Amino acid sequence: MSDGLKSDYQLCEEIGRGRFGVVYRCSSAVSSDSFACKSIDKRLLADATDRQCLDKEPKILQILSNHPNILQIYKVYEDQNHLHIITDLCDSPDLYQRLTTATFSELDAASIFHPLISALAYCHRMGVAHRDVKLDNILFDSRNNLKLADFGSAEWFGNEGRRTMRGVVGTPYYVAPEVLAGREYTEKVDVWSAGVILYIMLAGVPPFYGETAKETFEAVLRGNLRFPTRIFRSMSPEVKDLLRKMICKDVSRRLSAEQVLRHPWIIHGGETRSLTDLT
Ligand SMILES: Nc1ncnc2c1ncn2[C@@H]1O[C@H](COP(=O)(O)OP(=O)(O)OP(=O)(O)O)[C@@H](O)[C@H]1O
Repeated sequence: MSDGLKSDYQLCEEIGRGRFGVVYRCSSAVSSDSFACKSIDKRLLADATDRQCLDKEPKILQILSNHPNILQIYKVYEDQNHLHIITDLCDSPDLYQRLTTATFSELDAASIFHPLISALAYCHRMGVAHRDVKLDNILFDSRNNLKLADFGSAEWFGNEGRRTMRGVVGTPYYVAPEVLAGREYTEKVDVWSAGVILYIMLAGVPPFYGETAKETFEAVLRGNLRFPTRIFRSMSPEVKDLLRKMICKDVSRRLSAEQVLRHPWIIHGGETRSLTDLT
Protein backbone atom coordinates (compact mmCIF):
# COMPACT_ATOMS: atom_id res chain seq x y z
CA MET A 1 0.00 0.00 0.00
CA SER A 2 1.23 3.54 -0.76
CA ASP A 3 2.99 5.15 2.25
CA GLY A 4 1.11 8.41 1.70
CA LEU A 5 -2.24 6.63 1.85
CA LYS A 6 -1.21 4.73 4.99
CA SER A 7 -0.31 7.90 6.85
CA ASP A 8 -3.29 10.00 5.65
CA TYR A 9 -6.18 7.50 5.91
CA GLN A 10 -7.12 4.40 7.84
CA LEU A 11 -8.69 1.77 5.57
CA CYS A 12 -11.79 0.14 7.09
CA GLU A 13 -14.31 -2.41 5.77
CA GLU A 14 -14.89 -3.31 2.12
CA ILE A 15 -18.09 -1.74 0.79
CA GLY A 16 -18.11 -2.79 -2.85
CA ARG A 17 -16.29 -4.48 -5.69
CA GLY A 18 -16.04 -3.62 -9.39
CA ARG A 19 -14.22 -5.15 -12.35
CA PHE A 20 -10.89 -3.55 -11.51
CA GLY A 21 -10.82 -3.26 -7.78
CA VAL A 22 -12.31 -2.86 -4.38
CA VAL A 23 -14.00 0.08 -2.64
CA TYR A 24 -13.32 0.53 1.09
CA ARG A 25 -14.65 2.90 3.70
CA CYS A 26 -11.76 4.86 5.15
CA SER A 27 -11.28 7.57 7.72
CA SER A 28 -9.02 10.58 7.64
CA ALA A 29 -6.13 10.47 10.12
CA VAL A 30 -6.50 14.24 10.61
CA SER A 31 -10.25 14.81 10.87
CA SER A 32 -11.60 11.24 11.41
CA ASP A 33 -14.20 12.02 8.71
CA SER A 34 -15.27 9.04 6.58
CA PHE A 35 -14.49 8.74 2.86
CA ALA A 36 -14.47 6.03 0.20
CA CYS A 37 -11.22 4.61 -1.14
CA LYS A 38 -11.43 2.92 -4.53
CA SER A 39 -8.33 0.74 -4.91
CA ILE A 40 -7.78 -0.27 -8.52
CA ASP A 41 -5.54 -3.23 -9.21
CA LYS A 42 -3.54 -2.13 -12.26
CA ARG A 43 -2.67 -5.77 -13.06
CA LEU A 44 -6.34 -6.37 -13.93
CA LEU A 45 -6.28 -3.76 -16.71
CA ALA A 46 -6.46 -5.69 -19.97
CA ASP A 47 -5.12 -3.11 -22.41
CA ALA A 48 -4.25 0.49 -23.21
CA THR A 49 -7.94 1.44 -23.44
CA ASP A 50 -8.53 0.27 -19.85
CA ARG A 51 -5.48 2.25 -18.73
CA GLN A 52 -6.75 5.35 -20.57
CA CYS A 53 -10.14 5.11 -18.80
CA LEU A 54 -8.39 4.72 -15.49
CA ASP A 55 -6.23 7.80 -16.02
CA LYS A 56 -9.10 9.87 -17.35
CA GLU A 57 -11.58 9.36 -14.49
CA PRO A 58 -9.61 11.19 -11.73
CA LYS A 59 -8.66 13.99 -14.14
CA ILE A 60 -12.28 14.56 -15.14
CA LEU A 61 -13.50 14.34 -11.54
CA GLN A 62 -10.94 16.97 -10.55
CA ILE A 63 -12.30 19.36 -13.21
CA LEU A 64 -15.87 18.75 -12.02
CA SER A 65 -15.10 18.92 -8.32
CA ASN A 66 -17.12 22.05 -7.58
CA HIS A 67 -20.63 20.68 -8.00
CA PRO A 68 -22.49 19.39 -4.92
CA ASN A 69 -24.10 16.54 -6.91
CA ILE A 70 -20.94 15.16 -8.51
CA LEU A 71 -18.83 12.67 -6.59
CA GLN A 72 -15.94 14.68 -5.25
CA ILE A 73 -12.37 13.41 -5.50
CA TYR A 74 -9.99 14.38 -2.66
CA LYS A 75 -6.71 12.57 -3.28
CA VAL A 76 -5.09 10.03 -5.60
CA TYR A 77 -2.22 7.73 -4.54
CA GLU A 78 -0.36 5.40 -6.83
CA ASP A 79 1.98 2.55 -5.97
CA GLN A 80 3.43 -0.27 -8.05
CA ASN A 81 0.24 -2.33 -8.40
CA HIS A 82 -2.58 -0.03 -7.31
CA LEU A 83 -4.22 3.32 -7.85
CA HIS A 84 -6.13 4.50 -4.75
CA ILE A 85 -8.75 7.21 -5.22
CA ILE A 86 -10.26 8.95 -2.18
CA THR A 87 -13.79 10.26 -2.81
CA ASP A 88 -17.01 11.17 -1.02
CA LEU A 89 -18.45 8.20 0.84
CA CYS A 90 -21.87 7.23 -0.52
CA ASP A 91 -23.20 4.75 2.00
CA SER A 92 -26.95 5.13 1.34
CA PRO A 93 -28.63 2.79 -1.18
CA ASP A 94 -27.99 3.82 -4.81
CA LEU A 95 -30.86 4.62 -7.18
CA TYR A 96 -30.92 1.07 -8.56
CA GLN A 97 -31.37 -0.35 -5.05
CA ARG A 98 -34.02 2.26 -4.21
CA LEU A 99 -36.05 1.21 -7.25
CA THR A 100 -36.07 -2.50 -6.42
CA THR A 101 -38.64 -1.83 -3.70
CA ALA A 102 -40.93 0.83 -5.20
CA THR A 103 -41.63 3.25 -8.03
CA PHE A 104 -41.70 6.97 -7.24
CA SER A 105 -44.45 9.57 -7.20
CA GLU A 106 -43.84 12.54 -9.50
CA LEU A 107 -42.83 14.63 -6.48
CA ASP A 108 -40.27 12.08 -5.26
CA ALA A 109 -38.97 11.54 -8.80
CA ALA A 110 -38.55 15.31 -9.26
CA SER A 111 -36.59 15.62 -6.01
CA ILE A 112 -34.04 13.12 -7.37
CA PHE A 113 -34.18 14.21 -10.99
CA HIS A 114 -33.47 17.90 -10.35
CA PRO A 115 -30.01 17.38 -8.76
CA LEU A 116 -29.20 14.78 -11.43
CA ILE A 117 -29.96 17.09 -14.33
CA SER A 118 -28.25 19.99 -12.63
CA ALA A 119 -25.09 17.81 -12.29
CA LEU A 120 -25.31 16.92 -15.99
CA ALA A 121 -25.85 20.53 -17.05
CA TYR A 122 -22.70 21.41 -15.08
CA CYS A 123 -20.70 18.59 -16.77
CA HIS A 124 -21.81 19.84 -20.19
CA ARG A 125 -20.94 23.44 -19.33
CA MET A 126 -17.45 22.20 -18.39
CA GLY A 127 -17.18 20.32 -21.71
CA VAL A 128 -17.61 16.80 -20.30
CA ALA A 129 -20.11 14.16 -21.43
CA HIS A 130 -20.67 11.37 -18.88
CA ARG A 131 -21.77 8.76 -21.47
CA ASP A 132 -22.85 6.11 -18.93
CA VAL A 133 -25.70 7.69 -16.96
CA LYS A 134 -27.61 4.80 -15.36
CA LEU A 135 -29.32 3.94 -12.08
CA ASP A 136 -26.28 2.26 -10.47
CA ASN A 137 -24.10 5.34 -11.11
CA ILE A 138 -26.42 7.56 -9.07
CA LEU A 139 -25.20 7.34 -5.50
CA PHE A 140 -26.31 9.04 -2.27
CA ASP A 141 -24.22 10.09 0.72
CA SER A 142 -25.27 9.60 4.35
CA ARG A 143 -27.24 12.90 4.24
CA ASN A 144 -29.09 11.67 1.15
CA ASN A 145 -27.35 14.09 -1.24
CA LEU A 146 -27.28 12.72 -4.78
CA LYS A 147 -23.78 12.17 -6.23
CA LEU A 148 -23.31 11.37 -9.90
CA ALA A 149 -20.46 8.83 -10.08
CA ASP A 150 -18.40 6.61 -12.40
CA PHE A 151 -16.81 8.91 -14.97
CA GLY A 152 -14.76 5.99 -16.40
CA SER A 153 -16.58 6.30 -19.77
CA ALA A 154 -16.71 10.12 -19.76
CA GLU A 155 -15.24 12.14 -22.60
CA TRP A 156 -14.20 15.72 -23.19
CA PHE A 157 -15.98 17.36 -26.06
CA GLY A 158 -15.80 20.88 -27.39
CA ASN A 159 -12.04 21.15 -26.97
CA GLU A 160 -9.78 21.60 -30.01
CA GLY A 161 -12.80 22.91 -31.93
CA ARG A 162 -14.43 19.49 -31.78
CA ARG A 163 -18.08 19.30 -30.69
CA THR A 164 -18.89 15.66 -31.39
CA MET A 165 -17.77 12.27 -30.13
CA ARG A 166 -17.62 8.73 -31.48
CA GLY A 167 -17.42 5.27 -29.95
CA VAL A 168 -20.01 2.88 -28.62
CA VAL A 169 -20.13 3.24 -24.84
CA GLY A 170 -22.98 3.02 -22.36
CA THR A 171 -25.42 0.42 -21.09
CA PRO A 172 -28.20 -1.17 -23.23
CA TYR A 173 -31.39 0.23 -21.64
CA TYR A 174 -30.04 3.76 -21.33
CA VAL A 175 -27.93 4.28 -24.42
CA ALA A 176 -29.04 6.83 -27.04
CA PRO A 177 -29.88 5.56 -30.56
CA GLU A 178 -27.24 7.70 -32.30
CA VAL A 179 -24.55 5.96 -30.19
CA LEU A 180 -25.83 2.52 -31.17
CA ALA A 181 -26.08 3.54 -34.81
CA GLY A 182 -22.33 4.28 -34.75
CA ARG A 183 -22.86 7.91 -35.73
CA GLU A 184 -21.04 10.94 -34.33
CA TYR A 185 -22.88 12.26 -31.31
CA THR A 186 -22.92 15.09 -28.78
CA GLU A 187 -23.38 15.52 -25.03
CA LYS A 188 -27.14 15.19 -25.61
CA VAL A 189 -26.66 11.41 -25.27
CA ASP A 190 -26.70 12.11 -21.51
CA VAL A 191 -30.09 13.85 -21.81
CA TRP A 192 -31.54 10.74 -23.48
CA SER A 193 -30.16 8.50 -20.67
CA ALA A 194 -31.44 10.86 -17.96
CA GLY A 195 -34.88 10.74 -19.63
CA VAL A 196 -34.75 6.94 -19.48
CA ILE A 197 -33.95 7.20 -15.77
CA LEU A 198 -36.92 9.50 -15.17
CA TYR A 199 -39.16 7.07 -17.07
CA ILE A 200 -37.91 4.11 -14.98
CA MET A 201 -38.42 6.01 -11.71
CA LEU A 202 -42.06 6.66 -12.61
CA ALA A 203 -42.96 3.45 -14.45
CA GLY A 204 -40.71 0.87 -12.79
CA VAL A 205 -39.72 -0.45 -16.25
CA PRO A 206 -37.44 0.97 -18.95
CA PRO A 207 -39.04 2.54 -22.05
CA PHE A 208 -37.12 0.20 -24.38
CA TYR A 209 -36.34 -3.40 -23.56
CA GLY A 210 -36.18 -6.87 -25.08
CA GLU A 211 -35.43 -10.44 -24.04
CA THR A 212 -31.81 -10.07 -25.14
CA ALA A 213 -29.34 -7.18 -25.44
CA LYS A 214 -29.83 -7.33 -29.24
CA GLU A 215 -33.61 -6.96 -28.91
CA THR A 216 -33.12 -4.08 -26.48
CA PHE A 217 -30.79 -2.36 -28.95
CA GLU A 218 -33.35 -2.81 -31.73
CA ALA A 219 -36.06 -1.26 -29.52
CA VAL A 220 -33.77 1.70 -28.72
CA LEU A 221 -32.97 2.19 -32.40
CA ARG A 222 -36.70 2.27 -33.24
CA GLY A 223 -37.05 4.81 -30.40
CA ASN A 224 -40.79 4.43 -30.31
CA LEU A 225 -41.67 5.99 -26.93
CA ARG A 226 -44.95 4.77 -25.41
CA PHE A 227 -46.83 5.67 -22.25
CA PRO A 228 -48.92 2.57 -21.39
CA THR A 229 -52.23 3.83 -19.95
CA ARG A 230 -52.12 1.28 -17.12
CA ILE A 231 -48.94 2.94 -15.81
CA PHE A 232 -49.17 6.56 -16.99
CA ARG A 233 -52.91 7.23 -16.55
CA SER A 234 -52.37 9.13 -13.32
CA MET A 235 -49.32 11.10 -14.45
CA SER A 236 -49.29 14.74 -15.41
CA PRO A 237 -49.19 15.91 -19.05
CA GLU A 238 -46.14 17.98 -18.06
CA VAL A 239 -43.99 15.01 -17.12
CA LYS A 240 -44.99 13.19 -20.32
CA ASP A 241 -44.10 16.33 -22.30
CA LEU A 242 -40.67 16.42 -20.62
CA LEU A 243 -40.06 12.72 -21.29
CA ARG A 244 -41.00 13.14 -24.98
CA LYS A 245 -38.56 16.05 -25.30
CA MET A 246 -35.71 14.12 -23.64
CA ILE A 247 -36.23 10.63 -25.11
CA CYS A 248 -36.41 12.14 -28.57
CA LYS A 249 -34.64 10.42 -31.48
CA ASP A 250 -34.20 13.68 -33.39
CA VAL A 251 -31.17 15.14 -31.62
CA SER A 252 -31.82 18.65 -32.94
CA ARG A 253 -35.25 18.61 -31.21
CA ARG A 254 -34.02 16.90 -28.03
CA LEU A 255 -33.64 19.38 -25.14
CA SER A 256 -30.22 20.24 -23.77
CA ALA A 257 -29.63 19.66 -20.04
CA GLU A 258 -29.91 23.46 -19.51
CA GLN A 259 -33.29 23.48 -21.27
CA VAL A 260 -34.48 20.55 -19.13
CA LEU A 261 -33.67 22.65 -16.05
CA ARG A 262 -36.08 25.31 -17.36
CA HIS A 263 -38.93 22.89 -18.16
CA PRO A 264 -42.13 23.66 -16.14
CA TRP A 265 -42.19 20.18 -14.55
CA ILE A 266 -38.69 20.76 -13.13
CA ILE A 267 -39.34 24.38 -12.13
CA HIS A 268 -42.43 23.31 -10.18
CA GLY A 269 -40.65 20.35 -8.58
CA GLY A 270 -43.04 17.78 -10.07
CA GLU A 271 -46.10 19.59 -8.69
CA THR A 272 -47.53 20.65 -12.05
CA ARG A 273 -50.60 18.39 -11.80
CA SER A 274 -51.99 20.24 -8.80
CA LEU A 275 -51.09 23.58 -10.43
CA THR A 276 -52.93 22.51 -13.60
CA ASP A 277 -55.94 21.43 -11.56
CA LEU A 278 -56.09 24.83 -9.84
CA THR A 279 -56.30 26.78 -13.11
N1 LIG B 1 -17.90 6.57 -3.32
C1 LIG B 1 -18.49 5.41 -3.01
N2 LIG B 1 -19.10 5.25 -1.81
C2 LIG B 1 -19.70 4.08 -1.51
N3 LIG B 1 -19.78 3.01 -2.34
C3 LIG B 1 -19.20 3.11 -3.53
C4 LIG B 1 -18.52 4.30 -3.94
N4 LIG B 1 -18.05 4.12 -5.19
C5 LIG B 1 -18.42 2.86 -5.54
N5 LIG B 1 -19.09 2.26 -4.56
C6 LIG B 1 -19.66 0.91 -4.59
O1 LIG B 1 -18.63 -0.02 -4.85
C7 LIG B 1 -19.01 -0.93 -5.89
C8 LIG B 1 -17.90 -1.02 -6.92
O2 LIG B 1 -17.76 0.24 -7.55
P1 LIG B 1 -16.80 0.46 -8.79
O3 LIG B 1 -16.94 1.88 -9.20
O4 LIG B 1 -15.45 -0.08 -8.50
O5 LIG B 1 -17.35 -0.53 -9.87
P2 LIG B 1 -18.66 -0.48 -10.76
O6 LIG B 1 -18.72 0.82 -11.46
O7 LIG B 1 -19.84 -0.85 -9.93
O8 LIG B 1 -18.41 -1.64 -11.74
P3 LIG B 1 -17.39 -1.77 -12.90
O9 LIG B 1 -16.23 -0.88 -12.67
O10 LIG B 1 -17.04 -3.20 -12.78
O11 LIG B 1 -18.18 -1.43 -14.12
C9 LIG B 1 -20.33 -0.46 -6.45
O12 LIG B 1 -21.31 -1.41 -6.12
C10 LIG B 1 -20.64 0.84 -5.76
O13 LIG B 1 -21.94 0.84 -5.26
